[in-house]
Amino acid sequence: MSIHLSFKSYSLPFIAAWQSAHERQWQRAGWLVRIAAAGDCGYGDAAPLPAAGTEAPAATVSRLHHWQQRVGQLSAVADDLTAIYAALAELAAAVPSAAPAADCAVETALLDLCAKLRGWPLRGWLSAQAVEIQCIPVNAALGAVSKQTAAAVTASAALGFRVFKLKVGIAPLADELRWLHTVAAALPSDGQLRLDANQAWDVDTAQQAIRALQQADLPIESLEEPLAQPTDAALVALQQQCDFALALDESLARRDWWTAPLTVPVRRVVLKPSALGGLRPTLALAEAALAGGVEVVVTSVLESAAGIWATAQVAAAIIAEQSVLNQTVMPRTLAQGLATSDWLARDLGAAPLVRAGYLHLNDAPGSGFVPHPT
Ligand SMILES: O=C(O)CCC(=O)C1=CC=C[C@@H](O)[C@@H]1C(=O)O
Ligand SMILES: [Mg+2]
Repeated sequence: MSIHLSFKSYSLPFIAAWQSAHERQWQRAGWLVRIAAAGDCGYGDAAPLPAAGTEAPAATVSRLHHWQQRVGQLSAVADDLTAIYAALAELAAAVPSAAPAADCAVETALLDLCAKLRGWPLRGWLSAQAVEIQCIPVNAALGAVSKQTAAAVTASAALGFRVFKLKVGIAPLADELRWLHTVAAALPSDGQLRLDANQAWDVDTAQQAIRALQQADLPIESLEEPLAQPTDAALVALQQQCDFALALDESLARRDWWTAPLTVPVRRVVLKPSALGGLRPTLALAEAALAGGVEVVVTSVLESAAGIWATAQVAAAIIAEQSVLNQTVMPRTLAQGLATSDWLARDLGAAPLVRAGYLHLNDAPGSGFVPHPT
């Protein structure tokens, strides 16, 4: 027997341009990683998105070549399981990774394979209690606030979503505030807005935005990455002015979160396994954040179903840990940013089902991802 790692590029069109303050994209490109051993195989998604804190695609592909060679070397001198565990140990030692999207894909494929060989759902490999978690509350990912209509928001609410994520920081603030009022008027009575400025604003604009949102009493659940220069001092001051949570997302990748104790100047962190080097580093960072009373939300990087299944598995593990660790700090489970598969016009396999505002996992061994026949 031997272990074989292969990867195949994919390019999946979006149904409409995905726009943030950082970028505007019409398609999602990446590599589907497959690791075959011991009569089974595991899959991972290498989906670099530099704006979200990953490496550039050229670095992803060169890192995948590295792992292809390394897995071959390991399997030449050990039995399959020993070689798989050795590769997982090398991945763990590589954190913080210089190519987190590639490392995430290889780790995911190995964990998917290990879980399948044991007959466990992948989340059970990450946390024993997580097997119980079958449903994960998710937010609607609506896109840029400028593109919303009352009808679209009503339709999304009718699907069961209660948290609606919007991109801001793209158009002038006065226009975006006007559009936010229109969206808010179309929300169900218990609906909330999750905003993401993707580092668009200077401190003055961010303060102005927060003041206007609070004065208008809009139902803001949180605001991700308000500042172009996200210094701790500026973020602490801004969070003090806010009734709602501010969140770190893409700026997290540039923090020394692995060797130093985790200090977070805002109430929430948004974790993306592709930007953090894998599912286990994401779980470790989540545990450190939760232990410090920081809220945790896991989101996709708009990757294929191979990545969404795996990201949902680690989100379930974090939710399970959270209820054990931190019941009082985290009284309710926050909506996770995993409902992005509908942005893709086609996919590499069936994405997890999203119904009534929840993503549904199953008990199938592994991540749950099954590729479409090619
Ligand atoms: O959080 C969600 O609901 C979906 C994911 C999402 O919004 C993002 C994924 C990847 C890059 C960004 O455009 C954006 C984000 O910054 O959170
Ligand atoms: Mg974000």
